[in-house]
Amino acid sequence: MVVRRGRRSGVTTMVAVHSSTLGPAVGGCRFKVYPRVHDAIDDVLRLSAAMTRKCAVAGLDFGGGKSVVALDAVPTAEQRREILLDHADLIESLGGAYLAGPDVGTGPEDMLVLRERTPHVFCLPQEHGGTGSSSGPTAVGVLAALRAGALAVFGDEGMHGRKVVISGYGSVGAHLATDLVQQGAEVVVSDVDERRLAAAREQGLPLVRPEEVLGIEADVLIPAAVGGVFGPETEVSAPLVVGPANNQLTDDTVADELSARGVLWIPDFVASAGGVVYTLGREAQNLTHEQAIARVETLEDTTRTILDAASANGTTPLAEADALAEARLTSGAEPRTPSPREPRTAA
Ligand SMILES: NC(=O)c1ccc[n+]([C@@H]2O[C@H](COP(=O)([O-])OP(=O)(O)OC[C@H]3O[C@@H](n4cnc5c(N)ncnc54)[C@H](O)[C@@H]3O)[C@@H](O)[C@H]2O)c1
Repeated sequence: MVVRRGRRSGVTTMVAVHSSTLGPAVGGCRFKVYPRVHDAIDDVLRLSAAMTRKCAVAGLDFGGGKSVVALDAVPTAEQRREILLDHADLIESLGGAYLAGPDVGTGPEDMLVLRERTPHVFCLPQEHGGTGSSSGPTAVGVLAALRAGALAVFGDEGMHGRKVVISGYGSVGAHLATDLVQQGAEVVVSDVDERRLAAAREQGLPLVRPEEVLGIEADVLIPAAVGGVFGPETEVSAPLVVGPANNQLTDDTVADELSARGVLWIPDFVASAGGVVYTLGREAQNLTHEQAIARVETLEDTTRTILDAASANGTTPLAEADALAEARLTSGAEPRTPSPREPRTAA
């Protein structure tokens, strides 16, 4: 891990490379206000470890990394650019060991700024040769994992007539809501941002307050907002939990407690892998849109394999997903490392 104070901005930014066993480390760049730099360090370490598991389980030849811009206040537009250029210098100094994409607080336009100083960036805007926002493919992956989960819990993967609560009506949450409504689900959403609530109202979606999300009677709960949602004492009403938010559990033992209470929790690093599978498929492996989406859809089979193993072995999906990741990381297979290449114009 490298932590550096930017020479232009004076802001501390950091990169963690958790694993390069399967290939160069990939992960998003988080741009966020933290109470203390130590909180940012905790975040970058935990998130980079989650990326290792995500890439390994999804069959990607990439390792886990993450970068964080540890803000103490929201910057102006000019400061933001200087901070990003400083951060790009840090990424460049690692010589390709870490490839950055968007994460909470950053988007494809910010990747364009990073690109001014380093080629080790993905998810540029489509008009600049990248694949842009990965939230659509991430939602496709969540829906694939949801089908496997629904089959396990309800004996039927169909969502027609099922009540689904989506916590976080952001980019991924909105994609999920639209798709699930189309499938005939009764979708209820929650958010803390008034603008997002207004957008949900415009779509005719019923709203629920954030503090009610866990207790509401529903078939499925989709955490699509922030991490750390489930702790040792958290009661969850829905029998199936699957969503894109990273690091949903306060620690791994919570998976056992959820399981003991009859809640099927699909590991976040499995359910949220669609974005990275799609983006790297397109940008590093030259897949077409259709081929990359087909690869995202295979997360349904991966999830089913994990759930079947958990059921057969009397373990949790987290234990089985970890075992799958570990098997890949220790298989000794020569990683097929696709070299990062110049972005090309998306079809
Ligand atoms: N976008 C992707 O491709 C992708 C990929 C993997 C993982 N994820 C993770 O999935 C989650 C959602 O991603 P996104 O791109 O939609 O982010 P986003 O920022 O667009 O949306 C998150 C939404 O959650 C809301 N929110 C914040 N705190 C909340 C709370 N306590 N209760 C309810 N709502 C709350 C925010 O107001 C926002 O509207 C994030 O945790 C992200 O790290 C996203």
